Amino acid sequence: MRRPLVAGNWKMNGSMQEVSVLLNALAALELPGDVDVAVFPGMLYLAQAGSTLKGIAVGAQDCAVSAGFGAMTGETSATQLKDAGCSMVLVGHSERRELQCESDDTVAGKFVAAQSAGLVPVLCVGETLQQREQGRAIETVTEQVEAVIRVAGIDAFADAVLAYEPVWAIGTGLTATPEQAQQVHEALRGVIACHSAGIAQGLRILYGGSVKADNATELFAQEDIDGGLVGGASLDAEEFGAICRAAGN
Ligand SMILES: O=C(CO)COP(=O)(O)O
Repeated sequence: MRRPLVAGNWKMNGSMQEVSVLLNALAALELPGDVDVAVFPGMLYLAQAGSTLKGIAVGAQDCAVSAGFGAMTGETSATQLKDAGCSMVLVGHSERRELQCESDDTVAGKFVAAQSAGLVPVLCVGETLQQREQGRAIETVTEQVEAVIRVAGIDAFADAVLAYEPVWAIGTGLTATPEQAQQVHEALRGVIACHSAGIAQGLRILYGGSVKADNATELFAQEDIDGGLVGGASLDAEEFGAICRAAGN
């Protein structure tokens, strides 16, 4: 059995004051013992999150393509994130693929950099509405995953997380139906299984895209959905707590 993971991606949200309030509310939550929980605040708040939260992992929303230190103005390396108390990092979120023009190669480089610094990468994949309407949803996410396997190797997925986030469902209030999501999750597990059945069996695949307390139970009940990557609803501690409970048994 795969242990569920519920992760909150705060994106570019929160002031110093708001983050303090949210962290304290999260620290006070009763969370289920059979679910892993993580939050991904903005870079400025990672150390504060690490010192306030116990039993909730802290991750960053991005890392530089090179680990270590060096002349890369404005970048933050996985090595620095690890040093600041992070254990995970998102790579390839669709907002970065789109707004920062991150290619599959860049995403693969970040995945490798994360692991080389001892962080667990959460590789995000997902199709646009146009790709879905053209019947190319599974082909799109397959290529996004294969691009990383080519660079990192399949064994790297023994210590990684995959997140399926259909671009058309992010921040739109539109959610993939549990059946639509399950179909893609099953296909993604199949892609990994073509390389290694054992790694596919153990790999956690999260669903993201307008996950809320009132749709989480149905989504998490699907066989190949092992938790969620939650955006907007993770900014409300009570709702995030309810989503975490929906992932428990
Ligand atoms: O992008 C997401 C999480 O990474 C999903 O965002 P929303 O839950 O706000 O749709």
